[in-house]
This record gives sequence, C-alpha cells and structure tokens, in this order.
Amino acid sequence: MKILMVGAGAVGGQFGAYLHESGADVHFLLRPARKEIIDKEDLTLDLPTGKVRIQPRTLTAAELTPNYELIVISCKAYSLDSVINDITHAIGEKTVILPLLNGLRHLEILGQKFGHNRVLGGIAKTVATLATPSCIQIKHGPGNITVGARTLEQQANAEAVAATLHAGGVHTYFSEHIMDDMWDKYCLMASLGAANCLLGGAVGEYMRSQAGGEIALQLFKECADTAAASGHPLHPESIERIQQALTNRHSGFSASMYRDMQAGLPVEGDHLVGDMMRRGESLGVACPTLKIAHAVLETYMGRRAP
Ligand SMILES: NC(=O)C1=CN([C@@H]2O[C@H](COP(=O)(O)OP(=O)(O)OC[C@H]3O[C@@H](n4cnc5c(N)ncnc54)[C@H](OP(=O)(O)O)[C@@H]3O)[C@@H](O)[C@H]2O)C=CC1
Ligand SMILES: CC(C)(CO)C(=O)C(=O)O
Repeated sequence: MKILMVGAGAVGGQFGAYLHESGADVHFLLRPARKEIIDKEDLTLDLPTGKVRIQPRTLTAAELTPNYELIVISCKAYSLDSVINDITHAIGEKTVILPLLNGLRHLEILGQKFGHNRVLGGIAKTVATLATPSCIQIKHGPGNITVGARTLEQQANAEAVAATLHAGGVHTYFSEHIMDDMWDKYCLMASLGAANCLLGGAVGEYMRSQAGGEIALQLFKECADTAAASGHPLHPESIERIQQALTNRHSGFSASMYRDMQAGLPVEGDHLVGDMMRRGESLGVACPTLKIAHAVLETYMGRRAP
C-alpha cells in the first residue's frame, strides 16, 4: 500500500518512522521549511529505550501525484484547512484517509470535502512531543493506533489499512465500534486538556488545590453526558478509568494541548473543548465548566494573535 504521511509531527513522525523502518512504502508530505531541516538532519525518535534515527522520503505539496492508497493525517486541528488544500492533488479514485487527530469535528470536515466513505475512524495513543524540528520525544514507549470503519462500505478498507499498519511495525488495533472508541478518547482528551489549561497544571499539580479534582470531574461529566446524548454512552469501566486518571494525586499526566500552551504554541481549544461544549449544548446538556475552559483557551489564543 502506497502511504502518504502528512506532516512529521509528534504523532505522524512517530508512526511514519515505524512504517519507514519496517520497509513500508511511505512518503512524508512536509512544508518546505520542515523538509529542508529533515532532509539535512534526518528524523530522530527519542524513545525510553533509546534513539532511532531514520532518513525519511520527503516531498512537498507541489510534487504530489494522485497515486496514494492511504493518506494518514496527523496535523493539529488548526492546520486542517491547509492540509486539505495541500492533499487535494494526492487523492486518487481509491485513496483512503486515516485521520489521527483528537476530537471528532475533522471527520465531518474531511468527509464533506473528500466523501464520507473515504474517511476512516482513527485514534492515536501516545504521549509525544516535537522537541526540535528533527526530534520527537516519546514517553512510555511506542504508541498505538486504533482503526475502524465509520460506515458499512468502509469495512474492507479499514481492515486492509489496519493490516498494513500492523505489518509496518505499528501497534495497531482494529475496532468494530470506532465511534464509541473515538468518543471515549475525546471525553478523556477534552476533560484532561480543559482541566490542565484551566487549572494551570498536570493532574498531580491541580490535585493539590482544594477544588481541582472536583472541577476536573465536572468537566468530564459534561463530556460524558454529551457523549451519551450523542448516542455514544461511555462504558462504566471507561468512566471509572478516566475519573481515576483525572484525579490521581501522584500523576504527571497532561494533554498535548497543555504542553502546547506551556510552550506558547497555538492550541486546539476550539476543536476539542469548544466543539464538545457546542455539541452538548445543542443536545440540552448543561456545559458551564466547559464554557469557562473554552473561554480561557480562546483568551489565550486571542492573546497570541498578532
Ligand atoms: N502529541 C501527542 O501525544 C498526541 C497528539 N494527538 C493528536 O494528534 C494531532 C497531531 O498532534 P501532534 O502530532 O502532537 O502535533 P505536532 O504539532 O507535533 O505535529 C503536527 C505537524 O503537522 C504538520 N503540518 C501542519 N500543516 C501541514 C501541511 N499543510 N503540510 C504538511 N505538514 C503539515 C506540522 O508541520 P510543520 O513542522 O511544518 O509545522 C507539524 O509538524 C492533534 O490532533 C493531537 O491532538 C493524539 C494523541 C497523542
Ligand atoms: C491521551 C493524550 C492525553 C495522551 O497524550 C492525548 O491524546 C494528547 O495528549 O493529545
């Protein structure tokens, strides 16, 4: 399967590197400035087990041809419009798209642009950061990807993509209920990211405040109620697991959105927290705490704007 990995950030660079290492036919679509750096310095994965350095095959949007069977998208949500514009020339009749962004709204946006049956459901699980333009720091070992069909027509394509990723050295799960799984991760991600950014700390840090845990659990409740009102109620075990993750006093857990905020970078606040709040409110779920967190994220983004 001919694969185009869009971007070589924390998620795309990592999983693309595993594919490259195991001999898969993978190209990285990079913007010119990044391509120049990676072509000169290679791409290094800094894993707990040591460093892995690869020489990826890179190209820019101007060089794309419509002969990719799989396009993996792992940009931040605020770059999605530019990515959609850039990959248009890489889409052929049989191209399948696997987005690995957190959240859900990108599925609708990509589906409207390229056709819903092309866009699979996908989840990346990892804790990774682009430490320098040519080095990705990965905590807790190699991450994994979950793939699944969002429509009946996609089933065979989703299975083929999962098999290709697995054969390409990526820890891959195939999900028969990908939308439930995406909602599960979305609820974790939105409540964790909102709590980290609103309260200004990783889980163990905000748990030292009197109300930190209560606020994090309220954020999660609003997300879980929204998931249930959307027809994707979380499993009781998931609810318990996420509640524990959000209130563990000894945990350094934080969302990539918080790490981005600490680094002064743009954040996916509207895609993750704003979208959850709007979905909830449109279904009659009260989301007062998500609303406060969204306002904090919008204020942050507004302050960054030139
Ligand atoms: N980091 C993590 O641990 C996890 C992140 N996620 C989710 O995955 C998604 C990606 O996050 P992450 O990997 O951290 O983000 P990064 O910022 O590390 O990487 C995004 C990459 O996308 C590239 N990009 C943006 N636009 C284009 C374009 N038009 N053409 C080519 N490349 C482009 C950027 O390139 P450039 O270098 O040129 O700016 C950047 O390197 C997010 O939705 C995030 O929430 C999910 C699980 C874990
Ligand atoms: C699950 C979590 C929080 C792990 O890093 C994540 O997806 C993110 O940070 O973007």
